[in-house]
Amino acid sequence: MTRELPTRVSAASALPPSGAAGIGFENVSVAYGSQLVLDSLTLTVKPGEIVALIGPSGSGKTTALRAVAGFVKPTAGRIIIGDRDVTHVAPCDRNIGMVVQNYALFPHMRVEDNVAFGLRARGVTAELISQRIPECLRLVGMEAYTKRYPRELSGGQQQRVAIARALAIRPQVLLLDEPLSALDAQIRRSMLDELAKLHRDLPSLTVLYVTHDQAEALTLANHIGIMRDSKLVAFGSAQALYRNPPNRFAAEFLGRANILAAKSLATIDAGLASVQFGQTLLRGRNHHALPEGSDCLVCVRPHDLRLHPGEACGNTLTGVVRGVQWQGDLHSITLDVQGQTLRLSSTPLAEPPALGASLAVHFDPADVTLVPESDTNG
Ligand SMILES: Nc1ncnc2c1ncn2[C@@H]1O[C@H](COP(=O)(O)OP(=O)(O)OP(=O)(O)O)[C@@H](O)[C@H]1O
Repeated sequence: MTRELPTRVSAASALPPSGAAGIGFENVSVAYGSQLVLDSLTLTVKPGEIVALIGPSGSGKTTALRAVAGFVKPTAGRIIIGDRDVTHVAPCDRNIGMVVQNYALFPHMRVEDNVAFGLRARGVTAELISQRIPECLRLVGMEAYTKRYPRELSGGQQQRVAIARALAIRPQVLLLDEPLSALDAQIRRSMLDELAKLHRDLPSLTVLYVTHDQAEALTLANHIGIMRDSKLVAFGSAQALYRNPPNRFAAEFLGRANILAAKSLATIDAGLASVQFGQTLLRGRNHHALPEGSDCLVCVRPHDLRLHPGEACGNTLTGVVRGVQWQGDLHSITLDVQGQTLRLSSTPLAEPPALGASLAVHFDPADVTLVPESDTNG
């Protein structure tokens, strides 16, 4: 197929979805046979927002995405796109684009025909198709590859074409299911930058992004939902969830926080409280307004632990060094503190501590979040 490139259209004006539309899950449940795999999911993705769903394998992330796409039918609840209840609408009438992990390009079609596929299926005119193909490919930096077959492209390039194909129909909603997980680490990082740029070019595109990778979620998403055992156990802005995880699971899954079990919360002031960890009194932010006297978890990130407690500190703990790993740009040190494990990340140390040595660490109360003991709060 030959065509002339249209006069250049800016990326932003080329492909805005036809009116921004959010996504709403209202008490959505999905079961396969007798197995409930999505349990009363309620979640809102605002128009133009990127929401990442993260969680362990089998927790129900893809099922949630497929419910939006219309590939699985909820056993209860409603799916809303924009102001439409699409629960019973056919997938092709939902105005969504979807990209999955393994590219799923048609191998016998050139790039241009892959991108045109959804448009042809909708009976779009040849003229409009010939305009849309380069627009979409330009958005993902692939305009020079129209004549290639998928086998003539790298994995990252194939995934860019898959994104262009999903965008060609001008969807209001883009569903991304582990789109980067088949790529190697370096390509993944550059694709992440490109996805962020794509969203800047198409700010009204609403994106639901499923991933195992918390770094992808933190980098891209406005809000993050954490799934566990078919349930949403935490939801919030990326920063808020990271700084104030609502439960142990969220704290450990997003950023691998240290968690210490403590007792007897006592209010100090200005949102601070003290708790008893063994014989040691620790202070932290009582962000979740946990009640006086309650047992709770002390959550502190590995990079917020400091060596050299001689500095004005606050909370100091002494433990026995159980592991020292040099990872290039940091040292990761594992300590046993009163039978619990504490991980510390530090800039590379000229003289790392020896295994079995006693080591004191401290952390600022402002870097500690007190988290409820219950795992399901969220
Ligand atoms: N077509 C199906 N038939 C039966 N069970 C299914 C089907 N698809 C998924 N499941 C089950 O539903 C549960 C949730 O699967 P889902 O793919 O949503 O999880 P996930 O969080 O996306 O996992 P992963 O990160 O491994 O992709 C799993 O226990 C899975 O085995």
